[in-house]
Amino acid sequence: MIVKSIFRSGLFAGKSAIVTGGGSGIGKAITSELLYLGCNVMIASRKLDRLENAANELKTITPPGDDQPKPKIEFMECNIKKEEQVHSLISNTLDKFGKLDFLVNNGGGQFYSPAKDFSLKGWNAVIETNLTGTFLCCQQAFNQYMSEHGGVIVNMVANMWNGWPGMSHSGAARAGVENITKSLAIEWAPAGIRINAVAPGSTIASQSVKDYYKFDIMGQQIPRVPAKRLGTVEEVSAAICFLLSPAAAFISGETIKIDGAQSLYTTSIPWEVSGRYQN
Ligand SMILES: CCC/C=C/C(=O)SCCNC(=O)CCNC(=O)[C@H](O)C(C)(C)COP(=O)([O-])OP(=O)([O-])OC[C@H]1O[C@@H](n2cnc3c(N)ncnc32)[C@H](O)[C@@H]1OP(=O)([O-])[O-]
Ligand SMILES: NC(=O)C1=CN([C@@H]2O[C@H](COP(=O)(O)OP(=O)(O)OC[C@H]3O[C@@H](n4cnc5c(N)ncnc54)[C@H](OP(=O)(O)O)[C@@H]3O)[C@@H](O)[C@H]2O)C=CC1
Repeated sequence: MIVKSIFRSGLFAGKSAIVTGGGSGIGKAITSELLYLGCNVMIASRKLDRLENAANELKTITPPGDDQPKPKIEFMECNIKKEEQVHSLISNTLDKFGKLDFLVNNGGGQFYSPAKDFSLKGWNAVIETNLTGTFLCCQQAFNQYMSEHGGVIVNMVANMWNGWPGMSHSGAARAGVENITKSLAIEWAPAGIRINAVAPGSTIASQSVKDYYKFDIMGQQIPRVPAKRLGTVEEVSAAICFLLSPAAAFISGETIKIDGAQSLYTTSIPWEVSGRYQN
């Protein structure tokens, strides 16, 4: 993975971050950029082999310049749906790095389904992953460290602004995350914490998405993006690094859309409402 950053070398030197879902797609791009900027990073998700491969690949990344300390990358298994695993993620990160400046709640996802076909188990899996999982990570980061030391949190939502037909479970969860982002921005401001969100359009060309959905879910959307191109994982990472950085020191409770104006222009889905698509 080629690291690109428009930010000043060493910007995050000596800082420490957790990136959930940091072993693939957008999360891997964020991890790369944070390492490049000098930040120690813990990546965490359910699949240990994926995390290990990513950590081996990314551990060679160093900030440019001879005077920059080499950042560390660590990984651990954590299902963000499980409170005890999230507790361990935060405490292990504190053991490894001694601090936690940044939390990037990138881990999440969903499956396509017409609303009429959801099982309760499937509905709950998506709500627990995206809404509850994100909340648990925020809560444990606050209770174990940030309440005393401050910090910056970035949550991941999606293009659910006009509803998300075929993904209504995820739309509900992401709308909940957007609202939690506002609530916590107010509640935790006195502790020196900023919390924001990013909303990628349904158009970020991440390899894992291409693998997960069995058709060209991304390519079909190009006509629906005013810029007539997909976004890149690096473009999401750049917005997240901006929100983590001092350049965003007075921004909190905000959600930045990263969608090339797709959400202003047209639908968030690459299928027709007739429901012909089957995953
Ligand atoms: C427009 C696109 C833009 C892209 C946006 C992105 O986010 S890109 C990012 C894209 N990347 C991702 O989204 C990757 C991450 N996503 C995931 O890992 C899963 O989609 C998850 C969110 C459900 C989490 O899973 P988990 O481990 O918490 O749960 P589990 O696996 O154990 O399943 C629990 C239950 O859910 C149900 N059910 C599950 N799948 C399907 C299905 N395909 N079909 C129907 N139903 C399905 C089923 O009921 C199952 O129970 P069962 O019948 O098996 O007893
Ligand atoms: N690509 C796009 O266009 C868009 C993406 N998004 C969101 O951005 C984020 C990253 O997506 P992207 O990189 O594209 O796709 P990926 O499928 O690569 O990313 C999802 C990541 O979340 C992790 N994850 C999923 N469930 C859990 C869980 N229960 N506990 C811990 N980690 C979990 C996965 O790791 P593992 O399987 O090892 O657990 C994986 O690394 C997701 O939240 C996605 O929904 C939002 C809008 C659009």
